[in-house]
Amino acid sequence: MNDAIIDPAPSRPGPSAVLSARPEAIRLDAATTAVIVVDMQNAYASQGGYVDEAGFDVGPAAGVIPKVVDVVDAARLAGIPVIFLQNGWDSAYVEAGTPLSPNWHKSNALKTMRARPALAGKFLARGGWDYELVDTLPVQEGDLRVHKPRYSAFFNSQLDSVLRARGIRTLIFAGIATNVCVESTLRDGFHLEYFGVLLEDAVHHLGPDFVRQASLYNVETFFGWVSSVADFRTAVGQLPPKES
Ligand SMILES: NC(=O)N/C=C\C(=O)O
Repeated sequence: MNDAIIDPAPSRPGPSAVLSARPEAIRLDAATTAVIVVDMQNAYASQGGYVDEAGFDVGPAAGVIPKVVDVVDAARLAGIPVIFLQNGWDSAYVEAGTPLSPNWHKSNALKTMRARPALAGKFLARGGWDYELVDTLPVQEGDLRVHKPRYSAFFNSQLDSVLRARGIRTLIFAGIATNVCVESTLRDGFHLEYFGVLLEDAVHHLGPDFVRQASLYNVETFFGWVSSVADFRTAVGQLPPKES
């Protein structure tokens, strides 16, 4: 941490606030910032969903849900757009690809369904429970939802257009998984000139703790900034409340 303040939108006309972050603080405002909630679906956060059935530890995801709720509540009050990403495919899995796609070979959802035919059609299919957002994180009027068929939300999705159409420059990340879809999307955002901030206590990783540490190191050192839910709430609390 140092005393510098990074400003992604220096010519903004309206009020702004400073978000404490590593390695530098970031100036943000409601007009140029969005909260990106990554894949808070039953697949990734509920017992009986895909990652649970595939053998990953879904337990800690329960503790992340209230943190994400705090983030989206604070963002909505300040008029910061909240964008819910949902990972998956059509119910026939056409979007998942064929054996010519690495996704077909690497997706643990697809691999688990192939290994256990009783689960065929259950994971990450639009229209199914596994694909749905957890019910404690309801989408509200004014929020946006973006479907994505790969780990990075910037591929084959509407995300970049949705952000550019609103003049968004700074992306605040929460959700699952730190080391897969969160990191992939934040990295691709970096290459598209977005400023990515990961809220380290509003994310959950898939795999051992060293992958979480590696993601935080990568973000802080190469791709963006790392902050916390409390610091985000403090910063946006200094912005004027959204006019209703
Ligand atoms: N949302 C994610 O980070 N997903 C990770 C793995 C998968 O979807 O198979």
